[in-house]
Amino acid sequence: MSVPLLEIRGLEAALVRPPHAPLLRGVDLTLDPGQVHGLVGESGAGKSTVGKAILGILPKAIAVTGGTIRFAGEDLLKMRPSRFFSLLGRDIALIPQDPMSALNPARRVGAQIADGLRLRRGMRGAKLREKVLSLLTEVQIADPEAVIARYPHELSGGMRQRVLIAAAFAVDPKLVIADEPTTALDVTVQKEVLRLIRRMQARHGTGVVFVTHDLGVVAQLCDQVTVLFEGRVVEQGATAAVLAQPAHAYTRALIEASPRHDRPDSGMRPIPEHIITALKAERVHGGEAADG
Ligand SMILES: Nc1ncnc2c1ncn2[C@@H]1O[C@H](COP(=O)(O)OP(=O)(O)OP(=O)(O)O)[C@@H](O)[C@H]1O
Repeated sequence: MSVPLLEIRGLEAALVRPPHAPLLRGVDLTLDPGQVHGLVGESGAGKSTVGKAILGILPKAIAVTGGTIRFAGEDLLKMRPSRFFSLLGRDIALIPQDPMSALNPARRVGAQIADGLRLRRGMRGAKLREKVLSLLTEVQIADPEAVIARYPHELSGGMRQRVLIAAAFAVDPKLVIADEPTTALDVTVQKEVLRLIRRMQARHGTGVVFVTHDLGVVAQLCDQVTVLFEGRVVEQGATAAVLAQPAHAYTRALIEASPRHDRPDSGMRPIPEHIITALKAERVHGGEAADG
C-alpha cells in the first residue's frame, strides 16, 4: 500500500491562553502525491490554522494540542527541528495570501527566487541565473531578463504572485500549501493565477493543500475537498461528488451562499441560521464542550 503524501489524523489546536478555546477539533485529511485538496469553509473555520500547523508557523497564541501530521509517513509534529527545517522550503513550500508582505521589498525579485535554489540545490552563477529565468518563463512572465532586476513594488499584484509561485515550485517541492493565494487579486487575474497553479502542480507532480473560502475555486482546481466548520470536518470527498451531491446541509448552504462567478460583485451570502444552529447542536451532542 502506498504511503499518502500527507496524512492528518485527529488534529486539534487551541488558544494558548485560558480558557483554551478549541480551534481545530479532530481534523482528518489525506492527500496523495500530485493531488490538489481544497480546504474550504467560512471565515474563522480554521482553514489557515490547518495550513500553518503543517508548516509549523502557527502564531504564538495558538498551539497544536493533539493529533498527527504525517508527511510521507513521518510525523511533522514529532520531528527533530533540524529535520523539520530541512524539509521546509525543499519538500514543503508555501504560496502565501499576500504577495507584497511575503516578498522582501528591499531585494530584487531574481535574488529572492534564487534563494531556495542556492540554499537547497547548491546552484550558483550562470546556471542559477538560467534556472531563475526559466522559472519566470514557466510562470508566464514576459521579459524575465528585465523582471529579475526589479523590486517587488515595481510589479503588479498578479506578477508578484507569479514570482511567489515560481519561488515555491523552484526546488520541486512534493507538497505546496496555498493559503488563499488569489484573494488579494482582481477577478480576471485570479483566474489566470489559478490556472497557473494547476498547470505548475500538474507539471511538477506536486501535492497541493489549497485553502479557500470559495467553492468556485475548489470546483476549478481541487481533486478532493474538505469542508470545515468551527474547526471540525463537516464533509469530505472527491470534489465532483461533493459539489454534485453534498451529503451535509451545511455544504449545500455553502454552495448556495458562494459568490457567483458570472456576477463577480455578488459576494458571499450568509448561511441560514437554522443550519448553523443544527451544526452547533451536533457538536454538543457529539460529546464536545459547548464552548460557543
Ligand atoms: N493570532 C491569532 N490569535 C488568536 N486567535 C487567532 C489567531 N489567528 C487565528 N485565530 C483564531 O483562530 C480561528 C481560526 O482562524 P483561521 O485563520 O484558521 O480561520 P480561516 O478559516 O482560515 O478563516 P479566514 O478565511 O478568515 O482566514 C478563528 O477563530 C480566529 O479568530
